[in-house]
Amino acid sequence: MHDTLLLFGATGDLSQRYLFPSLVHLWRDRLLPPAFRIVAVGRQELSDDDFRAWLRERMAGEVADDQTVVEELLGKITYVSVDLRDETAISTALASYADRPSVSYLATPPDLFVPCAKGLKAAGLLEGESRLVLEKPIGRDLASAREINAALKACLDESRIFRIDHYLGKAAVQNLLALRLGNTLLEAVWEHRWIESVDIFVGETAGVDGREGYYANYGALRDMVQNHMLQLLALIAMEPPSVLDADSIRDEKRKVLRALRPMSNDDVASRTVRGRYAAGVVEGRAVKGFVHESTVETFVAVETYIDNWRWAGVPFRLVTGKRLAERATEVVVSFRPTSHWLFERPRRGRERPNRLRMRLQPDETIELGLMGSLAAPEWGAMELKPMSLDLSMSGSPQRRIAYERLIVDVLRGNQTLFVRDDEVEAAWHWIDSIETAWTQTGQPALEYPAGSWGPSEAERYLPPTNGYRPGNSNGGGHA
Ligand SMILES: NC(=O)C1=CN([C@@H]2O[C@H](COP(=O)(O)OP(=O)(O)OC[C@H]3O[C@@H](n4cnc5c(N)ncnc54)[C@H](OP(=O)(O)O)[C@@H]3O)[C@@H](O)[C@H]2O)C=CC1
Ligand SMILES: O=C1O[C@H](COP(=O)(O)O)[C@@H](O)[C@H](O)[C@H]1O
Repeated sequence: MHDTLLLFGATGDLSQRYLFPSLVHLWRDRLLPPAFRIVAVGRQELSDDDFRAWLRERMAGEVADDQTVVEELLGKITYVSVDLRDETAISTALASYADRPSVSYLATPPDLFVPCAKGLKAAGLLEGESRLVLEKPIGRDLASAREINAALKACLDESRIFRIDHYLGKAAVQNLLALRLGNTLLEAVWEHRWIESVDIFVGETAGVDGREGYYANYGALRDMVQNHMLQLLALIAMEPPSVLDADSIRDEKRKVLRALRPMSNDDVASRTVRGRYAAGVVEGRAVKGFVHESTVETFVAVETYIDNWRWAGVPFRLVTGKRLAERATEVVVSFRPTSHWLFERPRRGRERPNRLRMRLQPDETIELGLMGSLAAPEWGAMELKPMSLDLSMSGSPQRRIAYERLIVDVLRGNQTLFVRDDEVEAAWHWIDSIETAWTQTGQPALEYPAGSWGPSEAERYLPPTNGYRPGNSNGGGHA
């Protein structure tokens, strides 16, 4: 296990909210090597003590119960200031850490990936067994992603490049894979003949706050759909790999991403909705709208198809938005109605198919919607009622932050939960078709009040309700 972590972007939002708290938890649980050292790299001129004091304060809420551990971890940090656009400066400032294999983690905006990798290469920090970790998104479109991937390849082998998508580190996402691949009942019906539609929903109550600069250049399609949501789609739709090793899974995910049907101007007009939140009330608190000169969306709904045998004709609906009514991530698989209906009631019963609802966060639940006759009267026609089977598991130990799992995997060199260059490019190919069509047709981002479920035009894209909206609140959506 590598014991040197160079963390670039150490003063950023991601580092302070997730990466350092993850390291505290891993150190507490003795999952890091005893000689572990952290080189925190930022732009500001700070002494080691200044940086530690700043970080201590920032992490206070997150790691309140672990003060001793926090101090131990802070003692392992050295702070280095360097401008990551300056390859020579990187090399000069960091060459002394090339004494043993290391992990360099670029928690920075993507336009710094290439200069930073070149500087690290010059410093000798990408030699031998050293590894490079990159945050999402890799680029802003297919062309920039290709440039980044090609430049990285000139610095080190793909087997030592770890592209993070933190959704893959979530225990619930791994459970999704186990559920579909480990059960005969589902394996047998996991295709177009039995499945009518698939919904993937990621709703956030958080806004863009504090990340306006980054977000205004990306928007929800590039920030969430290109990576997290397409990774979820790929895991749901891929062919079962013959073994669960990194490349076998990534080969299958790539095939799905390549089979996504590119969207034309007509397609985006009829099968996408862009939205942008205005002022409103979220979780009882009045919040401002997203005001910025850029026209990016904070909400996107897309209906798409995967052009292969397994998924022919099955709509996959992807919906994500910021400042929605509730935080919820759900995957809903709706099965086709039975082939011959024997029962009198409910008259429209066949329109309510069996559904598998996998709720990934904030809580983890699995629910199977079935029809039954439990409420049948003693005489007369048999009356069917929808019922649901709660398949939730409990008691399984879980890492609270997805990054904890991923950091350990990087230190150990396990690439299974990381994204390969060709997957990233396949995803951008499809995303570019939407971005291009939006630009050509001038499709606007429709306003929605913060605290709602997005623009009313997106109603039909919301996951089926079975009586409730994502997050268990009452509401419509296609039933
Ligand atoms: N925040 C989040 O919740 C998530 C973020 N990500 C990804 O992580 C990456 C970082 O995001 P986030 O932390 O939010 O971004 P921030 O803008 O908060 O942080 C960016 C970091 O990069 C540093 N930086 C910027 N330019 C330079 C430079 N020229 N030289 C040296 N350092 C520089 C900043 O230093 P300084 O403090 O001096 O500005 C800061 O430490 C992005 O790719 C993002 O997409 C992924 C998932 C979630
Ligand atoms: O990568 C990102 O993810 C977060 C949402 O992550 P979650 O684990 O809280 O679901 C999102 O807020 C952010 O905009 C995006 O960059």
